[in-house]
Amino acid sequence: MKDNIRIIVAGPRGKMGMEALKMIDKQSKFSLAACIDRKNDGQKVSDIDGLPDLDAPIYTNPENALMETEADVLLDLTTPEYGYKHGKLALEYGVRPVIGTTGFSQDQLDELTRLAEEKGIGAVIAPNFAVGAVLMMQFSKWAAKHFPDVEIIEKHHDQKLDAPSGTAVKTAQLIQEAREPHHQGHEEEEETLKGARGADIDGMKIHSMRLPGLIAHQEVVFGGLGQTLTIKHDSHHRESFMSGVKLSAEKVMDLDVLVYGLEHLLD
Ligand SMILES: NC(=O)C1=CN([C@@H]2O[C@H](COP(=O)(O)OP(=O)(O)OC[C@H]3O[C@@H](n4cnc5c(N)ncnc54)[C@H](OP(=O)(O)O)[C@@H]3O)[C@@H](O)[C@H]2O)C=CC1
Ligand SMILES: O=C(O)C1=N[C@H](C(=O)O)C[C@H](O)C1
Repeated sequence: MKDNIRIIVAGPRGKMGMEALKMIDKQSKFSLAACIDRKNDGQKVSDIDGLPDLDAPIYTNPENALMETEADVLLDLTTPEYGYKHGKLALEYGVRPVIGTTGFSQDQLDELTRLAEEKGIGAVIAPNFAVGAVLMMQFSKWAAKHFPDVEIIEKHHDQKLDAPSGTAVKTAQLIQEAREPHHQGHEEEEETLKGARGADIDGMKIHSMRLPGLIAHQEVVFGGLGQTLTIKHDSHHRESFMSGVKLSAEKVMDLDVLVYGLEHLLD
């Protein structure tokens, strides 16, 4: 493995971006090549209040960051619109994207997957970097073989842009892979207040809660005859995501395709 992986962070002033900068600062095998920020062009990271004392340049133009800094990895923690743009640009410039940003459409995921394959460049898109959340999703996939009736309740802080969460969508997709085709509930059900039953993926309902005081939480509730099974994960601090970010930035160096989900990188 390369002993110095040079990382560009897009979204350094965000909640996840700041946590990622602290993690990069602590890892001897990583160095911060640059940041992509929509403010502070030409400044250093160390010039910005609240950011670690790192001597890396800030660019508002992502192409300049990709051209001028000899980076290996672009870590994107921004918004769906910019995460997609940054992912595409990184692949075009031969820099491996590691994307934690959520809220992409299936078409956007397909396009990034296609581009990575065409260029033969590794990429990771992980809707959740917390190992506990990945296990929660895998346990849910397993449970769905035995309990095909399931609803997902995801709870996040009230500044989150996208709903449902990327984790909830990925959980529903994994359950879809595992359970037999199945109709939940009954035909006569009627919503007397629109939205009361939540969003729907393949008959699975997803309920999204947004409140101050929350970080990132999910319960997957299975129902069977005379019993329920609840699989639950809580991120109490954004540190919970950093071991997954670190693993992704290391493993992406050995990939030549895009992988969607941290489960593909864990032993
Ligand atoms: N995969 C995972 O494990 C996790 C994923 N996430 C996802 O990561 C993303 C970021 O989350 P979070 O940190 O909480 O969000 P924040 O809103 O705290 O941070 C997003 C940052 O992106 C910046 N930004 C927006 N547009 C651009 C742009 N064009 N160029 C550079 N920076 C830009 C914003 O800048 P400004 O301040 O100027 O608006 C902001 O600082 C979300 O999609 C979230 O769902 C979050 C947690 C875990
Ligand atoms: O926005 C967040 O905070 C989170 N977003 C990701 C998601 O949409 O699943 C991961 C985690 O839940 C935190």
